[in-house]
Amino acid sequence: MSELHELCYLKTRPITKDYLSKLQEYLKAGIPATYTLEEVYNYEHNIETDDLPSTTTPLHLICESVSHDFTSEEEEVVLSLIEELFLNGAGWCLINDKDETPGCVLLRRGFRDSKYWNAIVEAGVRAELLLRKLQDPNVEFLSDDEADQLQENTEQIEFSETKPQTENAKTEEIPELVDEEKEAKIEAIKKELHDDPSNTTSTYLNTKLEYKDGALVTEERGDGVMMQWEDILMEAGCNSLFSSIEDPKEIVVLNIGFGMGIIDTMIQKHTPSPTKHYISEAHPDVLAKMEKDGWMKKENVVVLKGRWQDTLPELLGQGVFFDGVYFDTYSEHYEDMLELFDLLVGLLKPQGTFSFFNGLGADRLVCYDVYKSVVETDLANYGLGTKFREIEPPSTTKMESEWKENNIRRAYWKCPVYYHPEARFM
Ligand SMILES: C[S@@+](CC[C@H](N)C(=O)[O-])C[C@H]1O[C@@H](n2cnc3c(N)ncnc32)[C@H](O)[C@@H]1O
Repeated sequence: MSELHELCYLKTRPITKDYLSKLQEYLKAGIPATYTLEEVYNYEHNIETDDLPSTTTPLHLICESVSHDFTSEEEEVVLSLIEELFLNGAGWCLINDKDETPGCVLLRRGFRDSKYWNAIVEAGVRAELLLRKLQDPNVEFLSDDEADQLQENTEQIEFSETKPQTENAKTEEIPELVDEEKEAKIEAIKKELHDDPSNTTSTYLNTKLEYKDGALVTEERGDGVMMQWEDILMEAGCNSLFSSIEDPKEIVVLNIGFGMGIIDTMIQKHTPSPTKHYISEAHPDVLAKMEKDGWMKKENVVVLKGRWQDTLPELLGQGVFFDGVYFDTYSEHYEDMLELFDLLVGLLKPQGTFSFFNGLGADRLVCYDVYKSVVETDLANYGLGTKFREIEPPSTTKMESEWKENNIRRAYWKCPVYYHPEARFM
């Protein structure tokens, strides 16, 4: 056990500012804020590896050690420890040996919505927004020459630091071998992601689908594209589409992603009914099902066949504006939704409402909270204010029985709450 970790167990009460001074001392001495218990173990047992089975960081230990009976002064000190760790590069979503992020530890210990929880969520939002900026190809940090120079220098530093001190020429090849191994691993992961219909749209659109009683799944792998349990969420989505109608005699709505047609069926049954009900759908099997079920012939329905990225821009020049837009696609990523926002501002009537299936980060509550805030920030950049209503999703037992009945490969919902979003121009 390192002294840094020892400190983070918060054993000595009261928790005073001495804790912060000690922490700053360790960090200044060069101990990383992400130093893990697993690294300590490997160090103490002479194990040399970069591959850690888990990453139990000082932040995990603090979250495991905070107590409900801390005084407000103690609470403030703990918050300053958390802040100090974040300032020094602590990760908000690293995973310990119980598959928990620091936020998950707080949740298990009954600290949801505490100041500690909020500090972690805020750090998560900052990290996600910063990461996006760093990945933005338009952000220029260095000229190519500077970058090459930097990379050369970094490689030299890395090499000289990792080079074994007493070895012969052959062992000097190890770093290269390791690099090759790493590259092969990365390539294998890239291929796996590309072949995964739930991750890559082009793969998904070429994947055979199967309609079951209560689900739409990929035929071969059993990925759940849509499930009946979501009807309660679709009902909220349908109501949002009609929540800010301009003229009840001229209601125009758009649903992106037909799936099982749950929300579209609700839209058709809604009173007042839509004058025009646009549906955007890209998958050939779903379009075939829509054809079979008569959707193409419905008087007030316009089916936009193809990816919304290709069909929606055409509407911009046609003077079509919507009272409500709902977005629920499959295999797309957050960046796709950001692309949609560019079109949305041109398609939504000034008083119109935008809503979407909010599954962003929904496999952990802390990630779900982080993404709730990230999407709110992104929509605000487009002049849209977002309100979230909490809905209790069906019980885990009901969901689990649906996953089982339909042989669904992986549960895609694990949160005790659903944040139903409604965004309108501010
Ligand atoms: C989760 S389902 C939608 C379920 C729907 N909300 C319901 O109530 O049944 C997602 C749908 O989006 C479609 N989709 C995926 N990517 C698309 C894209 N780029 N453009 C249009 N539709 C897309 C899928 O084929 C699928 O039918």
